[in-house]
Amino acid sequence: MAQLVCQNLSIGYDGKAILNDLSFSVNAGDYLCILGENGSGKSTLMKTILGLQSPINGKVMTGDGLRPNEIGYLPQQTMVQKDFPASVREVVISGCHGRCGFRPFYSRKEKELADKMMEKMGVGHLSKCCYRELSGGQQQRVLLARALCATQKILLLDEPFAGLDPKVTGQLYELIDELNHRDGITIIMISHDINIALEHASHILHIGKNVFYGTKEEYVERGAWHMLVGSGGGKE
Ligand SMILES: Nc1ncnc2c1ncn2[C@@H]1O[C@H](COP(=O)(O)OP(=O)(O)OP(=O)(O)O)[C@@H](O)[C@H]1O
Repeated sequence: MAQLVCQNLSIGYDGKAILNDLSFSVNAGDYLCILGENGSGKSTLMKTILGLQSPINGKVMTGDGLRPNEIGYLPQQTMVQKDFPASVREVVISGCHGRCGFRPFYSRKEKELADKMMEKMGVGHLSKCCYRELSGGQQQRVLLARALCATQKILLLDEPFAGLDPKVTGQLYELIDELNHRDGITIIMISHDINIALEHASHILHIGKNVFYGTKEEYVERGAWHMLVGSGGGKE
């Protein structure tokens, strides 16, 4: 049974579709990379999956024990986030917010969870530091710890490591691989980099004028060709 199903989705703004009739499903433990040119609708698809935006048509469903509020999200970094005036611990524990309901404070269990996730992401020693004084790579580790406070099941990452140096980027991709392989956390990641996608993903969704969805192996075999000519491959 799939954790996430997108069925005949049409997405866009003000009733005008950017993508039409998109169907794919994600199983627990999958690592899906979403590829596509600038403006093809990758971020819009993520927002729709997260329920931040309604589809024009079709639906997004969760299954296999996943509830819609158990999807962790790591957004593209904006200047506002980079300058966020809070301590690392405050940023991480805010990931528990979805669990609090109307309770205006965090429980001991939530504080312990935040500490555990900071350790896991290698930023435990920075917990009292101000978030905005960290390096870009450290900030992304903090945001990963925050997302892991929200969920241990599935993470959505929107070009999470853009603009970081190659060494730091490599370490962060290793961390994501570990979460996927060791902890079985499902990963859905937007990427611009086809090589990164082919190195790490189990499945590829390539959106644009044509759409390809399939395993990485299927993509290598016929996906790129399908994107070029629009026939002979892909499960649309
Ligand atoms: N809030 C909005 N209102 C109207 N149109 C929007 C809005 N946000 C994005 N768009 C348009 O929707 C299209 C898809 O944008 P989206 O950000 O989903 O693309 P993307 O594939 O994530 O691009 P990039 O790779 O540049 O991040 C673009 O043409 C964009 O201008």
